[in-house]
Amino acid sequence: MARIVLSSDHAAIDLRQAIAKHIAEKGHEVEDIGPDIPESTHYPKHGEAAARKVAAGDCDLGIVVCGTGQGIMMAANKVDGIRCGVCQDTFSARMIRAHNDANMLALGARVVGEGLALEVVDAFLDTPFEGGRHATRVDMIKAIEG
Ligand SMILES: O=C(CO)[C@H](O)[C@H](O)COP(=O)(O)O
Repeated sequence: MARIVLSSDHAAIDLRQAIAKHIAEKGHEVEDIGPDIPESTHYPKHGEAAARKVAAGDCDLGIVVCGTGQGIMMAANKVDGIRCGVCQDTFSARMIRAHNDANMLALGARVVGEGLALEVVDAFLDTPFEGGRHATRVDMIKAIEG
């Protein structure tokens, strides 16, 4: 079981909380860093906060949610050591783990419904990194970091 940090902006509080409940029921350790108040906020700070916990090793994986998933993914990927992808389908969610060794998943609460989002989360969490030739390529991504 993994330690998983969750964050979102105001557009995705309900979906984030549904994901938190779902993955806790699967037995994962959940650190939900909010926000819980539905007033307008700024996705970069929430993406960065979750990413820093993963990069520091405080959490194994992170799941971040905003309206589209795109902005919070961009913010998370600015933190060294983070490989975060937006997924709106289960195939992509499996592949970002299997081939890209992604350590964060981004979702768009205004794009996918809760049912699909939870299946995407399961696909992400249940898929291991394949290594091999993919490790060479992930190492090349890491080498781009400053
Ligand atoms: O998807 C997002 C970023 O990629 C945000 O959730 C979205 O931009 C927020 O918009 P608004 O302030 O109009 O609710």
